[in-house]
Amino acid sequence: METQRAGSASPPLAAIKEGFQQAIKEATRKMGATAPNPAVGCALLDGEGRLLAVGAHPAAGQPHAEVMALEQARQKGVLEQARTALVTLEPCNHHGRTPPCSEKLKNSPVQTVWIGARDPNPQAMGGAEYLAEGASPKIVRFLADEPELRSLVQECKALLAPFASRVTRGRPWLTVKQALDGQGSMIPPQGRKTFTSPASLRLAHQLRRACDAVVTGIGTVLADDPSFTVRHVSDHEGRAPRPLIVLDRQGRLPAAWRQAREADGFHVEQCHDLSALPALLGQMGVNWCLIEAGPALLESVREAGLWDDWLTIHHGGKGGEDHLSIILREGNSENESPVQLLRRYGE
Ligand SMILES: NC(=O)C1=CN([C@@H]2O[C@H](COP(=O)(O)OP(=O)(O)OC[C@H]3O[C@@H](n4cnc5c(N)ncnc54)[C@H](OP(=O)(O)O)[C@@H]3O)[C@@H](O)[C@H]2O)C=CC1
Ligand SMILES: Nc1c(N[C@@H]2O[C@H](COP(=O)(O)O)[C@@H](O)[C@H]2O)[nH]c(=O)[nH]c1=O
Ligand SMILES: [Zn+2]
Repeated sequence: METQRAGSASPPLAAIKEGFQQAIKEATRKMGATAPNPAVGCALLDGEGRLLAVGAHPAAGQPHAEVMALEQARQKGVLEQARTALVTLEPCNHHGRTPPCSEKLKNSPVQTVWIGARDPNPQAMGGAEYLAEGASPKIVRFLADEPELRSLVQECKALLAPFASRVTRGRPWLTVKQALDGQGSMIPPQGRKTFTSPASLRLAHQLRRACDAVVTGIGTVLADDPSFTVRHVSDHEGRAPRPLIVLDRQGRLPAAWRQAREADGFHVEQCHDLSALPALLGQMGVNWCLIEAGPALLESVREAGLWDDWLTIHHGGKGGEDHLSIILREGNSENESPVQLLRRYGE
């Protein structure tokens, strides 16, 4: 679709890369606040490639990333200088909760739109074609067509993976987080609930914040009286109650635990059937789900293949630092996990 017009010099690739990184970072920090919508970022550059504005979609029903960035540029008085828009996701092309971003970009001074990933949502796709065709066409470029920017394609895909999973498979992206001590055991020392380093606990809480739901097992609830709160990082302000699902086949969930979690802002649900869980979460609009459970449920999850990436935190390594490994269930090693994005860009 690339249509390079005479006289429309493109900013250097280094500026495109830097702008995209800013957009991906902003969007990564909104993960966990946007469901059922995806986390999306947008950066605007001037003709020389200078960064003018960076926006991210804050929450469903609120403006999309493109509108956030255009509005930010307008408020700074630099909108007329905008020539290039870098969007992590193809601009939407439909009237959903908000008007189409493809139209907003068409009516802006932007000449070139770079797209990180195609929209997997059939209702919203087609923004690229709309921008490139018809009246006042824009130059539309895809990151994937630029070999030097391949790593950014992986980041945009990882950013989109939770939403893409729900839209295309009807179930969320499922991330398992498992902590192991030096002996390979998951069981904390007597009187403790966790044993990993402060940095690992921070990552665990970044994950809770970025996910739209948490799943655990009744064994963990009875053993630990866990809180599952986001305490080591600040949580998204004003977000709706986060679903907290407990796999519990015999109805052993203590009423007091449920009440305490609901008082903490969770929406607690019991689930009897692990195989029904993914669709249930999909129907709840959950894009990304964190599984924090003990060895029994994790064994069931592994057997059923109900996971997309698996974060293992090995505690007690050399130098006192934890060692982390992230495995993707499907896809090749070039692909990125959303967990890696959080490690790189999370706050
Ligand atoms: N290191 C770490 O990362 C973590 C460690 N832990 C530790 O793990 C320990 C608890 O482990 P564990 O007892 O294994 O607890 P789990 O959290 O794994 O819960 C186990 C329960 O999950 C339910 N379950 C398992 N498989 C299925 C299935 N296929 N369908 C429906 N329900 C299912 C069963 O409920 P039912 O009995 O009703 O059949 C089972 O008793 C604690 O000491 C805790 O501290 C916990 C979380 C993380
Ligand atoms: N042991 C262990 C984890 N375990 C998980 O954290 C839960 C406790 O959460 P909270 O009540 O919020 O402190 C616990 O019940 C289990 O689900 N997590 C980790 O990051 N590292 C650890 O070493
Ligand atoms: Zn949009």
